[in-house]
Amino acid sequence: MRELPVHLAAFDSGFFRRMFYEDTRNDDRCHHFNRSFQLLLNLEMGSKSVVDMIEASSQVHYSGFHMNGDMNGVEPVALQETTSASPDIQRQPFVIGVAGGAASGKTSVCDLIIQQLHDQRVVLVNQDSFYHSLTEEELARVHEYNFDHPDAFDTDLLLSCMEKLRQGQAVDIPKYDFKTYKSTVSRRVNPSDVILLEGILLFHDPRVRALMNMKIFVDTDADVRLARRIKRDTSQNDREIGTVLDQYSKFVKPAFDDFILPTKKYADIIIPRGGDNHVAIDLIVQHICTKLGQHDLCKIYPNLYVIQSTFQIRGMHTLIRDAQTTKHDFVFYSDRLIRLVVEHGLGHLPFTEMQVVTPTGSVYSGVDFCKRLCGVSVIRSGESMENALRACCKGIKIGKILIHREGDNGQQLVYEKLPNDISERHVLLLDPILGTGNSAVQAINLLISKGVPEGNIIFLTLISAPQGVHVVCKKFPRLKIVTSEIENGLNEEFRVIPGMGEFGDRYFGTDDD
Ligand SMILES: Nc1ncnc2c1ncn2[C@@H]1O[C@H](COP(=O)(O)OP(=O)(O)O)[C@@H](O)[C@H]1O
Ligand SMILES: Nc1ccn([C@@H]2O[C@H](COP(=O)(O)O)[C@@H](O)[C@H]2O)c(=O)n1
Ligand SMILES: [Mg+2]
Repeated sequence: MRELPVHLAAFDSGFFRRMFYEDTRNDDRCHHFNRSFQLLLNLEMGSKSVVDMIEASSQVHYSGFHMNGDMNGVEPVALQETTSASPDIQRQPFVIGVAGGAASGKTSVCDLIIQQLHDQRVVLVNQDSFYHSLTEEELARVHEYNFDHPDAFDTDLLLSCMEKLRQGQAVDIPKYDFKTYKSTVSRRVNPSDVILLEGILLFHDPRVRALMNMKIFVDTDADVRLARRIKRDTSQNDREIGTVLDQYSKFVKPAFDDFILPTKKYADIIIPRGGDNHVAIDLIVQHICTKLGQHDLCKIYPNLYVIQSTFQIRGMHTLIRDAQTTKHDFVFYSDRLIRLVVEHGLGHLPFTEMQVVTPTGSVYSGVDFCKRLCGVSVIRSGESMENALRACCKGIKIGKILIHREGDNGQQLVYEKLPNDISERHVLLLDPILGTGNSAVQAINLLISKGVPEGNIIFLTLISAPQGVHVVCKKFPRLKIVTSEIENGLNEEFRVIPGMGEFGDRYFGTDDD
């Protein structure tokens, strides 16, 4: 069994609460939602609709910087964005494939996931809907038809329906009738944030597998599957028990062994006992919520860039968040993560095209880095990011800002030392934690008051609370935030949750007794 994703932190699903209604027909369940859903924000945002927020942020959407005059007449162009905030990626729904033997409990598992994802727009698509309708000739010899073979499904139709849903279009999906062996009508399925795709042979075709962000295999004992099948086919589908058993031994069992079981290896998560396995379902739901939390913020704010997560990055986060991690390891892994954030941040700077001659005498068409740069660290934690910036940008000037926390909400600027020509530079603002956003707003306001154009500021941070993201992105839509993870939220003391404690104390070793 492949390993479960390690980061399964809980997400405060109440944060984005959507009004919806549910439409349940036959075995296909479609969860539609009222488009005029509300986004309830607490803390400093007050109560704002998502429409307000999208309007505020959509006025400015830069894919790169466009400066005139300070690059020797050469118009800078944007670097390719490499983070999860690229618009195409943002709009894509989170697709979960659920495969497993017939009557293993796939639909039941999907139902439980849908119930728990009550705040999200979710749609369930069954592979059963894409069964080919039988011809009259096939109907006459139905007992010789193999419904468990990959050819029994219209996979091209499934792929085209999924493609439309992924592009945000509504689609008509056939309704298959197990009694007549035909699809006559269809049902309209609206685009949504999560698509659950369920069926016995979903992992068989590599094109279908490629659609999935997460693959789950429901692993239920063969006897249990057979018992449930007999019960289901005799009661719901009006079949004789002898026919059910014949079909099982002739087609269902061999197809399970030949086509379904071999696809178990593609699963990210294998659930024993199906819907009875509440622990596995809780973990899956938490993971989806974490993913959706990040997707949602990136959808609302095009100026937020969350680094694409990998197991390396999650592993580093796991270490620096662990309260038991030694200072030495905390510094080592924080430094690695900081370096990644800094490199991503630099990727958002403008560049000029440049050609060089290689030792082979050939011409290489490349780019020249932006040179009018400076860093500004927010004392004290931000200073931990200076080394990474210096390592990437030789001789870079670094200014400092000290903001004193007064009570929970008040933040006072008490010290600043910035380069005199800062208004002519692109500024990389350094602070590893974005919490309420109050310090960040103070720091950014100072930079703007010194003449730095908002669009020339890139705020680099290791972790960001959604509340801080809302505050900063809404107030400064031209600024870019680059972060490595979005947190669940803030606690009553305005500390980031799950967070990593006092970053400055852990990094500089001042948390010792
Ligand atoms: N954990 C369970 N305990 C008892 N019955 C179950 C359980 N899970 C599913 N079933 C029943 O078994 C049958 C098949 O389950 P279903 O979820 O439809 O499986 P699948 O979608 O894999 O064919 C259904 O009648 C369902 O009610
Ligand atoms: N007309 C049909 C079509 C399919 N089957 C059987 O259904 C099983 C797949 O459905 P699940 O919900 O259990 O995944 C599969 O084993 C087919 O044999 C059928 O009996 N009649
Ligand atoms: Mg099913």
